[in-house]
Amino acid sequence: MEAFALLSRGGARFNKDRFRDQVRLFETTGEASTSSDTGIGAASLPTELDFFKYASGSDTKPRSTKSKGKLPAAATSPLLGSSMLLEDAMSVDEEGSSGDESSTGRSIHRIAATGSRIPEPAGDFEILSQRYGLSQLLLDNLASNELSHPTAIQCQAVPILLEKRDLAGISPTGTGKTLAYVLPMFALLGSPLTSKDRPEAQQGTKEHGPRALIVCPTRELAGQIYNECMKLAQGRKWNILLFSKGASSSEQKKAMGKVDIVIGTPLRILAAIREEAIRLDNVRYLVLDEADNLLDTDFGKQTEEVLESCTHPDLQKCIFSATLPQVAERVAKRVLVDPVRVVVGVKDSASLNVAQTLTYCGTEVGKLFALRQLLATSPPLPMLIFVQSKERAKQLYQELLYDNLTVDQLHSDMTSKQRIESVARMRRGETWVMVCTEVMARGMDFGGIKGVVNYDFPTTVQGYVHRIGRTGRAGRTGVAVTYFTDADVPFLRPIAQMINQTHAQIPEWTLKLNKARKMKSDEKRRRKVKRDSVTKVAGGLVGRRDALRRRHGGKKEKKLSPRGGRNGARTSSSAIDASGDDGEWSGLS
Ligand SMILES: Nc1ncnc2c1ncn2[C@@H]1O[C@H](COP(=O)(O)OP(=O)(O)OP(=O)(O)O)[C@@H](O)[C@H]1O
Repeated sequence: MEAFALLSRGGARFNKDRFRDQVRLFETTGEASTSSDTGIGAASLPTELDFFKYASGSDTKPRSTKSKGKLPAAATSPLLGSSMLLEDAMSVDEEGSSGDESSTGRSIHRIAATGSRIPEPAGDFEILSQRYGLSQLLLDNLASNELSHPTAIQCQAVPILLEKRDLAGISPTGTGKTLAYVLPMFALLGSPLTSKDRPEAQQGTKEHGPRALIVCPTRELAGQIYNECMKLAQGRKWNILLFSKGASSSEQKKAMGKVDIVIGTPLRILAAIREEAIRLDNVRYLVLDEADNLLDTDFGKQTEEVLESCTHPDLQKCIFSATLPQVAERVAKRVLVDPVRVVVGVKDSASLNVAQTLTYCGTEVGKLFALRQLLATSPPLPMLIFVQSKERAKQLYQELLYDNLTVDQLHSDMTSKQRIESVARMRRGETWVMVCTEVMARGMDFGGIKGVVNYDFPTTVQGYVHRIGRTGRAGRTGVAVTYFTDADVPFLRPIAQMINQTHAQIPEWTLKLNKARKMKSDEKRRRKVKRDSVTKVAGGLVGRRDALRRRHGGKKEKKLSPRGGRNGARTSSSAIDASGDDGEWSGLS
């Protein structure tokens, strides 16, 4: 199958001429060969799934995480990704127990797995089928959705889950974690509850309530997971319920009946439990997606209550995320029984397909200048712009409305209908710039997003990793631009260090900052930096008049000039120019 078609599946419809360079990158040169029973060999990894360029003949020897030097330039090219950093995954974990390096499949995929009796990874869906008897219908559904080879996390996580083990799966953003838990879920459920070929149905046993439950932090993500489930559900009458605020109550009433899978946010599920609209005692397969977010203080209590309601003796649990800080790891350890822990690449690291820049803007005024400059010159479109609150999202959206771009917004002050429509417009390619809050930071998969702008600096490394992970997905490349002001300095150091690791030019002094007072991670996350409102900043200095003049073809402001000094923006990398594509955006499917 054509590699490019594979990568655009479920994401962007690319204009091949416009993205000629990227197309060339994903073109396969040879047929994959599978010689071992794992189906994995250095030569066998198809280029289009070689998200980390494993198969490019790189050295696979483990490297200690303790080496703190920068990566070689070649290893951090935004187009080529890296093989170097990912070797760290094979190293020793926090507790000192070493990752299982015995498997060739694991070392080729840069997978570190810890736990007892870890099954071999499977580099091919056919091999999974031979080993675990995946149904032909599931294989056909994978093929019809152009999913021909498993990604690294899928190679390892699917066998573990099919062996009914608990699992903590950590893999970078955009590497296919959803399918890693959805595929075994369907295989383990076997057939829909309503199906007559189920042994229970033949014995006349009555079953009520969902057998599988997927919990995730936002309704947008729940909707996206629902769509992913529907891809594998084709051909059978699976009863899958989306349990979120946007879903109709008549739909949700079905949860007490013959339902196979429920997908929802902790709050909605908990509300339904309290209203006796759902019972979870029949759940045997439980997934926490974006687990660190679900297990932290925002959702932690609700998630634990949901977990307590899943009382089936055969309950199998798995948690997935691109990041799992130690606090969440500790909770996960308590929750999971004899789990296998799988790390693909380096835990808590940003996607290597994203070219990152860090720009000092001095003040909020400088920041608005910098953004307008970016939008007026070579913006990586379509893009997401992250701000720290819904108020600021509304303000910045209002400001950008006057620019020559299709702008949209998404935040929690919008109704469910508005949020659904906003996501749909983005998927259809009608939106070039979306101003959003953290609501969009986790899990959302708009395959064709070219750029992410951190307009307001994120307060945690995890927040940064997830935000910029909205681009550079499924092997594509992307650009992440991060602005900061003097007010962001307490949060700067770890994120500056992370960006510095990728060879981006960053202001030197950001690396020399003293360690800030140690804040608990939830304190960091909750702490909102006090900022002048966007409206005030724009009205005073860089307001609508300039933007309107530009929009109406006025000669003066084709390109806003940076102010310099403390109020001006100094962009510290040229990576933006490298990947900003001009021309027409042909839309997301
Ligand atoms: N085996 C595969 N082959 C090709 N594409 C795949 C495969 N598995 C998943 N994808 C695609 O990769 C993209 C990213 O997948 P997904 O959203 O599951 O990533 P993720 O790891 O969960 O990311 P995040 O950490 O941001 O939640 C999706 O468009 C998905 O359809």
